[in-house]
Amino acid sequence: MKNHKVFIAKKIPTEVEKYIASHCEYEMWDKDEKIPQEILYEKISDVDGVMLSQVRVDGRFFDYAPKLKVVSAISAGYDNFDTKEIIKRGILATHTPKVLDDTVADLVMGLVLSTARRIPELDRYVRENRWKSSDATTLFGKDVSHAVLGIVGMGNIGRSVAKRAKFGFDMEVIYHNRKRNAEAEREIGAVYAEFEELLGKSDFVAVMTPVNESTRKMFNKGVFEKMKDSAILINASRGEVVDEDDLAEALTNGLIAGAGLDVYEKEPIGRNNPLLGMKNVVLLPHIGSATQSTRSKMAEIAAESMIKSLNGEACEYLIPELKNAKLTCEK
Ligand SMILES: NC(=O)c1ccc[n+]([C@@H]2O[C@H](COP(=O)([O-])OP(=O)(O)OC[C@H]3O[C@@H](n4cnc5c(N)ncnc54)[C@H](O)[C@@H]3O)[C@@H](O)[C@H]2O)c1
Ligand SMILES: O=C(O)[C@H](O)CO
Repeated sequence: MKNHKVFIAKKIPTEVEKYIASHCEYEMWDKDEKIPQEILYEKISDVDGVMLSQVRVDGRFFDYAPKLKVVSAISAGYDNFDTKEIIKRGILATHTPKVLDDTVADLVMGLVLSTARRIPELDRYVRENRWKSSDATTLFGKDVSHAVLGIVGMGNIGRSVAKRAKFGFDMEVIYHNRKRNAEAEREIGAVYAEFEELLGKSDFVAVMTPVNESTRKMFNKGVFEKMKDSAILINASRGEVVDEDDLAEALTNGLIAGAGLDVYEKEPIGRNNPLLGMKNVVLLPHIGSATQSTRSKMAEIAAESMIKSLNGEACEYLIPELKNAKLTCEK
């Protein structure tokens, strides 16, 4: 007889499912589409643990899950967690940072290159049989090598982006963060800058902060006005960090030159979003960590964290707010 019952709210690799099956009684939502909220609430009514991604976990969620002890996010970001409510209810909460840093940083550089050299736009140009001459100045882009990259949010992923920019493209890397990052300064030569200074100097501004009270709509009209009019904004953090209406206006009015986005205020993006009609914007469907291998490792870590927490064993992936509150998984 297995001690714990858990619900997995998202399809995970078979190996990880087998691992969970060997420890717990479980049920899994195995469809590609997102689990409807009413089914989720029904499924969590008698479970001790839940594994999920991009689902709001708040007081209402916990009211539907009276036995819940552990909630395990299959993601690095956990802005979907109401952390105050989690602490108040004494629930353990885990996430999956670090394992995805290289994968997300690769995509960020992909956005830098594809916006600067207009790769998706010019791919369409070739397919549509509009190619007349390779020398046309209308096909020109911007150099990435040797340009200035300003990283806002020099955490785990920010540092991986900085490494690629510095050692792969010889870019000058400056950064702004809540705290100085000594490792990024020492190992990569990244130079700290105040926010406004970074905006004024950068050819590319890459946002890699979480969304929180200090970053929600941090990138707005006032900020775009302080960026170079030749600059490109890259956002693979969370859509809410950027005011999308202001961004669309800034791109239309030439306050900035382009944007490469993996994340949006509303996901999937609304059909009437003006960004869809702009050719100086590259749009991706929130695929920062989406490789088979990285998503498998994220599911593995989330499953191990959930089971360790349920068994009262040490778990290194508790969210920082619980660590700061000196909470541990160990009984
Ligand atoms: N596109 C994707 O698929 C994808 C994948 C993984 C993570 N993410 C997002 O990226 C975010 C960053 O991930 P991470 O693992 O690097 O997190 P992290 O915690 O290691 O780094 C975030 C950094 O942002 C800094 N920060 C926070 N508020 C700030 C502010 N107001 N001004 C300046 N800096 C601030 C923090 O001090 C920290 O150094 C996640 O929270 C998540 O939202 C997106
Ligand atoms: O935060 C993350 O890990 C990504 O956005 C995937 O959800």
